[in-house]
Amino acid sequence: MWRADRRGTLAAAAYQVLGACAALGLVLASKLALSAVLDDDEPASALVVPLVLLALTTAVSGAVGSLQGLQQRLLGERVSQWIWRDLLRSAAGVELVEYESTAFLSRLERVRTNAVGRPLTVVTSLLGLGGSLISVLALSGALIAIEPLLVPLLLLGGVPAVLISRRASRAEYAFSRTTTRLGQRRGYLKLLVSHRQAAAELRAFDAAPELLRRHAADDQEYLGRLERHVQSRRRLVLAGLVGSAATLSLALVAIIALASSGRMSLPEAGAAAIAARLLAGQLSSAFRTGGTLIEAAPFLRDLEDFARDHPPRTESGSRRRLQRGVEATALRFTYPGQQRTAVQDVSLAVPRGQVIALVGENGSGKTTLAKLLAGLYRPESGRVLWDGEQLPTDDLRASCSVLFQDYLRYQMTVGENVTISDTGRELEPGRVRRSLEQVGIAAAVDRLDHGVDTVMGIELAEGSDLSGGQWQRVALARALYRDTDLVVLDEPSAALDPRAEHELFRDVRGVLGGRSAVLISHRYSSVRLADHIYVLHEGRVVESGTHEELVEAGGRYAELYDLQAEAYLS
Ligand SMILES: Nc1ncnc2c1ncn2[C@@H]1O[C@H](COP(=O)(O)OP(=O)(O)OP(=O)(O)O)[C@@H](O)[C@H]1O
Repeated sequence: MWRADRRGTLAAAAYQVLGACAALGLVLASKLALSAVLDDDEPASALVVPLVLLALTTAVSGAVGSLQGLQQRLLGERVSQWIWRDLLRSAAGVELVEYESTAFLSRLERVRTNAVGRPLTVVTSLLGLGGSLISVLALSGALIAIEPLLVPLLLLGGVPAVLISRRASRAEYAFSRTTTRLGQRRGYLKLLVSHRQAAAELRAFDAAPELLRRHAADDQEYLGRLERHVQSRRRLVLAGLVGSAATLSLALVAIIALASSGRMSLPEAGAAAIAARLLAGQLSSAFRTGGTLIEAAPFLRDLEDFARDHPPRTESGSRRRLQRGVEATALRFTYPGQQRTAVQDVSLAVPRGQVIALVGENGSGKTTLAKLLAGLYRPESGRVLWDGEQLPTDDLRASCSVLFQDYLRYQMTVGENVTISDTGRELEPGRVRRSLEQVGIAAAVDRLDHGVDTVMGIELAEGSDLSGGQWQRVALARALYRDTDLVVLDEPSAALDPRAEHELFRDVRGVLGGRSAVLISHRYSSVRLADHIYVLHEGRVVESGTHEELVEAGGRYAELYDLQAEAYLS
């Protein structure tokens, strides 16, 4: 809190002190008022000062409460922004492979969910605790002046509350951990049923009722677990309530006994009763907020651990030019938590300026291999050599450009959709234009209301939207805009019409401008243009050569090629 907003924290602390002074003023004013009422010798006018003081302290208490609320909101927002900034930096720096692990995704979800609400809770509790402690000190002082014995009595009453809070905290954390998966599934289903991208398919298949049924079942399960959890927490709250009521009753009985034995005057007894009541209230609020803080501690530790385990990336890799080529030797990779190896013992070469193609049936390991070549995954064993040198993964990543099969559609302008691939370099409008022309989308972009400055997508602004094929061309332009010597194109023409595909591949080397490329495609008409083709099967390279060589060999490639060619000829 202090690190997020010093001035705000000080202002909030000042309100707490003011609140405590108001509580103390209330006790003093009550004592003065009672003395004036009970003393027959005092004229009625003697009541004026205590009553004004009483009204003033009551009004100040109320105003301070409202102002505190506003200050807490502001401070909560600052703390929340501070936490989110760190969390997002950490998440952005995490290695891609972590995002393939269920354990990591669950952890991220838990941390993200808690980052939404906990900061405000913690700020409110911390301030509440601070305020309560100051009030406890002030009221204890007032009560000590009247009858010192009452203070330890009230304080002792709080011990069970602390123990109860610790148990509650453990129960809360355990509940959160055991329901994370369920929460993820509910969140996913909510998004699926209400997301624009899913809307068409869900309607076409009339799948929404089934998804709603699953969501309702998950809701039901969550509610059941929550009810059991609340039930056990309710018992703890009741135990705390009984403890504090018993302590306050004891204190009040003691005050009555002291007043009847004459050890305390009536005004003192009245003031002590008010002070005891206020002190008990402040103590119970201190224990409650303290409990909330104890409860929040494991979640905050989770956030802290996440940030520690995933420090933000401070440096990005440095881009290398390619002189001779890239070579992979004996690459092997298994996805986290999987038994089957996705890529094994793969060796290949991408000489400078050449296009090599990866082909194979679905699931044969092409995309995984491409991610290894681009430095997005680290191989379990084997090496990727850049001009014969094993680069740090960050450098390898910085030196490659990738068009993914499931590329992103950024809700930004067309220009930004292209330049996002190379934000580290100075923006060159000429280069943006060239990339759009290379993929044959420049004319369509010119026809948009604001040309390259038209916002794409309609979710964040009144923008325009593109067709699937047009989006793919923009994504391809993005991959080409990045000024690297190696480009990986994973299914670059899957959504292109035949003319667009033909134009792209007719002069693919011209489009690449002398860069090396790894092309993944199921379209053999495009693949045959590659300088060298690697055929993958169950994660291994089973054949390689030029198109002619592979057709000649009559193996797996020839079989797949013939199947596709036949479909066109028959
Ligand atoms: N995130 C993942 N977690 C676990 N296994 C995965 C993951 N992604 C892919 N796999 C597995 O790794 C193997 C290779 O997948 P990969 O995506 O590389 O195949 P591909 O050849 O690109 O397939 P396609 O032609 O369908 O795109 C498959 O058996 C697949 O089930």
